[in-house]
Parts: sequence; C-alpha cells; structure tokens
Amino acid sequence: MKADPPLILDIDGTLTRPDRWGIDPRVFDPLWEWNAPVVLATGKAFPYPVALCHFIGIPQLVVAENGGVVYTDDSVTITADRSGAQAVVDAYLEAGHDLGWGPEDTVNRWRETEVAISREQPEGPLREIATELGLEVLDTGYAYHVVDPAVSKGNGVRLVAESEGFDLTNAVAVGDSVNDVSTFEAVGQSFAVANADTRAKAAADEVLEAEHADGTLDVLERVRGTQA
Ligand SMILES: O=C(O)COP(=O)(O)O
Ligand SMILES: [Mg+2]
Repeated sequence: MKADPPLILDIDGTLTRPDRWGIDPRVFDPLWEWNAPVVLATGKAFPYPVALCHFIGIPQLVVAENGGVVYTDDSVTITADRSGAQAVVDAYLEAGHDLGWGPEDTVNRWRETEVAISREQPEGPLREIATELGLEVLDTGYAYHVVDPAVSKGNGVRLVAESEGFDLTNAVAVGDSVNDVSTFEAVGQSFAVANADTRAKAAADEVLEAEHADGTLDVLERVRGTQA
C-alpha cells in the first residue's frame, strides 16, 4: 500500500471557512487519518496550533509565530527574541497607536518571538518604525506581524523535518499568504488556495481553484496514497 506524503499546513486562510472565522470541521477526519507527519505552520502564537493538534488528535508538530517557535513531540526550539519586535511595538504605541486587540490581548499574550497588530490599525507608521529598527512586517491577511527577518516558517519546517526524520522533498504544503512563501520553497510540492495573496500564488507550484479548506481538502484527496 502506498503511504501519504508529509503535510505542511498553514491555518488561517487554509484550514478555515471563507464565510466566517474558524476552522472548517471537515478537515479534522482526514488529518487524523493521515498516514504521515502533519505539521501545522502558522503565524499564530504557540498555544493555538498545539491546541489544534490536540483537538484533532494528532502528534504535536508545530511551527508557530512564523517560525519563531518550533515544536516536535518532545522539544521546543525558540529561534528569535521578542525584544526586537517589542521595541517596534513600544515605539508604535508611543506614537499614539494601538495594537487593536483590547486590554487582555490574547493574540499576543503568549507570543515569545514576535508581536501581531490588528489590520484595522494604521500600517504605514508600523512599517516605518520596523524598517528603522531592522525588523520586518508581514501582512498575513489576518494580522500584521512584526518579525525578525532571519526567522521564517520554512526554516521552522526544516527543523521539524530533521527532527522527525522525513524528507521535505516528499512533503506537500498548502498556504494562503506571504508568510507561507518560505514553506513553499522548503517542500517538494506547494499549493496556494484560491484566496491566497499574490506573493503566495507566485511562489506556489500550483494555484488551486477552490478557496480556504475547500482547496486544502482537494489537495488532500489528490495526494493521499501517492508516496512510494
Ligand atoms: O496569525 C496570522 O495572522 C495568520 O496565521 P496563519 O499563518 O495560520 O495563516
Ligand atoms: Mg494563512
């Protein structure tokens, strides 16, 4: 019997539904049944993908914070320091802006290596301050992320593959935005969902006809059982 290829999946825009926030529940069963490693590679803070793996019922193979935090079953690697991003955010707040998440800010509460800002907040001054301080702003379509340019999902995915002992040239990735470009470059076969931004579409081997989880489910159907 042929095996499944390792999967590297983005979360927002890729496992979600187009019409509302949240994961499309149809992705749970195929991921639980997947006969190869499934890595969730996301811009979200570390607890979110860990919880998603937990609730799907699959091993916790996670790249969080756009590569800032990498987790295989038994080891956490922190690949950056939050202080750079925090300095950008402090200057942004000092200039009279807000992160836009309310007083408890659960978006950033557990972030260890980067900071996310609501897309309802002004982007121009954030980019200006980040450039001045040598940091980068990624617009995922869900938030602006202030990140260390040396950090990437792709590098995180390489760490997971090395530690788990699978070959990324056999892996299949699906994503929707600029923060997935480095993942697409790291794997053998990459797909951008139809709702993806122009950078992700340009970097992917193939742009799917379907959006969000519909596109991802089509890929799963197509690549299941195709490994030697
Ligand atoms: O946190 C975000 O802004 C986007 O998350 P994602 O990388 O899973 O799409
Ligand atoms: Mg995404």
